Amino acid sequence: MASAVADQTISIGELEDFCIRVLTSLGVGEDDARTTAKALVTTDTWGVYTHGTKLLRGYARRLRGGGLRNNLSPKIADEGAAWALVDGQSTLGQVTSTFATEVAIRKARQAGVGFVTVTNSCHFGAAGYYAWLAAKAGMIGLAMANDVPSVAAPGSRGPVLGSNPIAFSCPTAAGDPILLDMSIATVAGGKVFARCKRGEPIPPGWLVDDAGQPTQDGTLYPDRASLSPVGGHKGYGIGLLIEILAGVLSGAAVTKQVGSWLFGDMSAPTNHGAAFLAIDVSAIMTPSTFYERIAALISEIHAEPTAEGVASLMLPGEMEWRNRRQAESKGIALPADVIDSLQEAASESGQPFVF
Ligand SMILES: NC(=O)c1ccc[n+]([C@@H]2O[C@H](COP(=O)([O-])OP(=O)(O)OC[C@H]3O[C@@H](n4cnc5c(N)ncnc54)[C@H](O)[C@@H]3O)[C@@H](O)[C@H]2O)c1
Ligand SMILES: O=C(O)C[C@H](O)C(=O)O
Repeated sequence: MASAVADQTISIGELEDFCIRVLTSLGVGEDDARTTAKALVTTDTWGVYTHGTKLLRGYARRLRGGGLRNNLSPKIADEGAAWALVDGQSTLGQVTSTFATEVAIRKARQAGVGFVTVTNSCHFGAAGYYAWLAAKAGMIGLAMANDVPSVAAPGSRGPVLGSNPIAFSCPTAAGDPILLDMSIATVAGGKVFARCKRGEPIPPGWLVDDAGQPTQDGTLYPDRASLSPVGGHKGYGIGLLIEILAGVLSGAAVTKQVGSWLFGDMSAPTNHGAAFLAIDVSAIMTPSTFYERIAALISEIHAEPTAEGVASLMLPGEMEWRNRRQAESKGIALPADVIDSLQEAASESGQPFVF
């Protein structure tokens, strides 16, 4: 039986294998199952448990319902020298987004930059995974997607935009890539669900109710409360940019037309949009000069004096890479809500999950 004992861990390989077994049992091809498993498990190793393997159960239900297709592949629908439009054909968002990122990297190698916008996708998990794939290829990567509305605009009574994740990653010569991975809300909606499930209070500033007033009642979300945009009008504005690049420009569904991947009709495609940008550093600057300049920037930030109780300023991604090393050496210590979700995915698909 699953428990939340902190020192109980599962290895990266075991968790990937479980995800692959569940997905292939639902007719997903071995390669696509592996691609999805890698994205989900990598996200868990970063400690971003809301957007890792916890999502498997919901994706499996949509595969079973037919809203996610297991017999099609993403394809390039149109392209130019430095851009492409990818049609995800309602396959798993992780498969489509990995494919689209690879196209962006290929274009960037030829043209210096590669911009790929995506239609007919589904929820893609953590944006950071795709930005990091570009950084692994020595490029600066950006990834973003729209989603079903859950975030208020300043002054609204209800959700206007999705929590529209956006991430960038920048390679460094010696250390870990910089990796900022965030929603445009104060926190992702998954964190509200996780806190409610654990019976923990919702901090101030996370939610507004359906009168547009601040609330800390997590049980109201998502039906009668919305997430607050991070930084008010600024988060809202960045969310709008993402909606334009990922939704409007791709031809995908926009705001209220985007389907919920988690709730509702499991036989309906969600038609999420996404967008990926890869910038080939070497096309613009000698890589050694770029890496020296990045190293100097990081050193300068790390050398800043800190407030009392703060050992050192962090770069985005630092915590996640620390978690990753821990997961590699000791295994992943999954939280109870993730284990519960995986147990359900296991029993619903008849695949054993031993934790
Ligand atoms: N697929 C979707 O539709 C969807 C929607 C929303 C969010 N998400 C995902 O949810 C995840 C969590 O989003 P979130 O908004 O809750 O993120 P968050 O508020 O936890 O912010 C995380 C980011 O902030 C950085 N960070 C945290 N503290 C820092 C510090 N002191 N100094 C420097 N950097 C620091 C982290 O390294 C990380 O990059 C992300 O992976 C996101 O992509 C996905
Ligand atoms: O669940 C969603 O569709 C939204 C997103 O993943 C979030 O956590 O905000």
